[in-house]
Amino acid sequence: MKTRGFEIVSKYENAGLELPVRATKQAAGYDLSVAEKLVIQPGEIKLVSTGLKAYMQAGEVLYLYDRSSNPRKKGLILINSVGVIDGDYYNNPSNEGEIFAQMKNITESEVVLEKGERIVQAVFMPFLVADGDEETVKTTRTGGFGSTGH
Ligand SMILES: O=c1ccn([C@H]2C[C@H](O)[C@@H](COP(=O)(O)OP(=O)(O)OP(=O)(O)O)O2)c(=O)[nH]1
Ligand SMILES: [Mg+2]
Repeated sequence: MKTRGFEIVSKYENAGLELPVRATKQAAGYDLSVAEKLVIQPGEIKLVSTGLKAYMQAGEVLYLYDRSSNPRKKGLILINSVGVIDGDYYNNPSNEGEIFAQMKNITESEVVLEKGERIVQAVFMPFLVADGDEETVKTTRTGGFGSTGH
């Protein structure tokens, strides 16, 4: 039975990517890696492809957290602080639900990210809803990064 997990998006199906794993027995996060080499210029913000999508149960969410080593070792920060990957982002018609890490180069030099380098950690969590939530009208997710409006 499939409960929650990661899959490789079709765009990268023949790219030899590996599914994420937890580095240690008690690690909360699955380390996500860079799907293809890219360069981030000083001060620039780029969406880093992970080549992955995540499926999960209703009432669950996947959070992307920065790696604590990124600012000092790579000169990069996860600029949106925490990435919220909604369950209904999976297989959306616009980008199949590919997870991106939105990274900013905080140095004065180019930062090179090699394919396979770990970039962010992803933690599955349950979430709660407020009273009256089932009465509100909700749209179907068709993409990410502003797809639901402004
Ligand atoms: O770091 C992130 C944050 C979000 N997403 C994807 C998954 C998420 O389900 C979707 C929407 O994210 P969010 O709701 O945070 O962005 P928004 O600006 O509100 O866009 P939308 O209008 O599409 O909800 O974008 C990522 O891939 N990486
Ligand atoms: Mg949103």
